Order: sequence, then structure tokens, then C-alpha cells
Amino acid sequence: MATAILKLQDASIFQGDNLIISNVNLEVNRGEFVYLIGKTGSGKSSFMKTLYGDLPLKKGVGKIVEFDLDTLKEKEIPYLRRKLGVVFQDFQLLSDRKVYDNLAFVLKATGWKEKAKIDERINECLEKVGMASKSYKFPHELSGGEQQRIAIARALLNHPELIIADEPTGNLDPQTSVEVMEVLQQLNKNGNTILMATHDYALLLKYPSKTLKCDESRIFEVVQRKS
Ligand SMILES: Nc1ncnc2c1ncn2[C@@H]1O[C@H](COP(=O)(O)OP(=O)(O)OP(=O)(O)O)[C@@H](O)[C@H]1O
Repeated sequence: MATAILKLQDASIFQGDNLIISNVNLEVNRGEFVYLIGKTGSGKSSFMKTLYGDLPLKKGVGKIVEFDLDTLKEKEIPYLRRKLGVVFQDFQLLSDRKVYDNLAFVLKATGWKEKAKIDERINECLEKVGMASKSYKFPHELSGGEQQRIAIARALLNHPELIIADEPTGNLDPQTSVEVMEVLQQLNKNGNTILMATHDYALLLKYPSKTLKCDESRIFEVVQRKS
């Protein structure tokens, strides 16, 4: 039976007092790869921010990786984020430290203490994104695609139940976008559940998958035409 990792019922997304999206009803099941598409300003980022606790869910019911979004307390947010891997368009790596230290920073902040275990986990995650040889590089020594792969490795560190990627290829050229997408596809094949916002239709055509569309203050599933 399909297990819902994310379930929203009659949920509304707000930015402050402004209603951005209303009556959202959707489920994302374990193992799925789901796109969220929609024009600039249609509310994709606001929707995703609500999922990782950056915006409160003020109306409706939402459950994500065993957390209730509608009753989520401030102090629960770090624990929710540990079960999610969030990837952003602009990578958000710390520019003053090497790749290894970017990842170690996250592990230490989430309670990892033993150096050998930290090293092992960092290496495992870098291997998953094909970046094992780059751990002693600074972010500025890497290309955009490489930086995004490091950001994906960082998202994987604490075995997330859901990866939320907000326009992960938005800053990348088409060829590099495909390379990053291949990494995400591979992770999904290995069991990771992924929700990815994008407006890159070329990727959608190349890697068809369940697609949600954000339009006119609503989110609904769209059926992709074959051919
Ligand atoms: N911090 C904010 N305060 C108030 N309104 C905001 C804020 N951020 C976004 N909005 C508004 O919310 C609406 C949705 O914006 P959002 O960034 O979620 O859209 P998006 O689909 O992710 O667009 P993009 O593709 O440009 O990131 C827009 O009308 C925007 O003006």
C-alpha cells in the first residue's frame, strides 16, 4: 500500500495575510518523484516554504514526515528539517569553508560527534552525487553544477524521508541541468522521495513524472501527454 509522506487537506498557503494558494489537496507517496510547475509568482516557493516550516500553515490540515504542519511549534522546526533535505536554486553553500566543512557543519549541528562516523557519512553522500574527490575544494573552486551536487549531498546527510528541491536547476545551463537531474533521478531510483519545483519544461519532457501545477491560486495534478 502506498504510504503518504506528505498529505495536505484543504490547505491554504499564505504570505503574511495574503492568500497565495487555496484549497490544496494532495499526497506525495514514498518513492515518488513529483514535479511542481507554475509561472514565476504562482506560489511554488511559498508552497515549499510551508512544507519545511518557513511559513506557517494557517488554514487546513497538513502532515509531512510524521509532523503536523497545522500545529507545528517553532521548536519542532529543526527536527522537521532533519527529516527533509532541502535544496535551493542558489545552492546556499557556506563560501568561507571547504566542501567537507560545509557538510561537517550540518552533521555537527544535528548532533553527530564521532569524527570517523562524520567522515564516513560525508564520503558516502559525496559519492552518491559523484563528488567524492572534491571534499577539499572551496565552493568558489567548483562549477555551478558541482556546487549544486554538493548541496544535494548536504541534503542527504541525515537520511531525509523527503527531498524538497526548489528550482535546483534554475541557475544552471541546459547541459548542467541534465547532469544535476541525472543525480536526482538516480537518488529516486535508489528509493529517495523527491518533490521538485521547476519551470524547465525540457527536463519535464526528458524525465516525465507525476506533475503538480500551481496556477491561479490553486494546485492540481496535470497529466503529461506522451510523445
Ligand atoms: N516575503 C513575502 N512577503 C509577501 N509576499 C510575498 C513574499 N514572498 C513572495 N510573496 C508573494 O507571493 C506570491 C508567490 O511568490 P512565490 O515566490 O511563492 O512564487 P514562485 O512561484 O515560487 O515564483 P518564482 O518562480 O519567482 O520563485 C507572489 O505574488 C509574491 O509577490
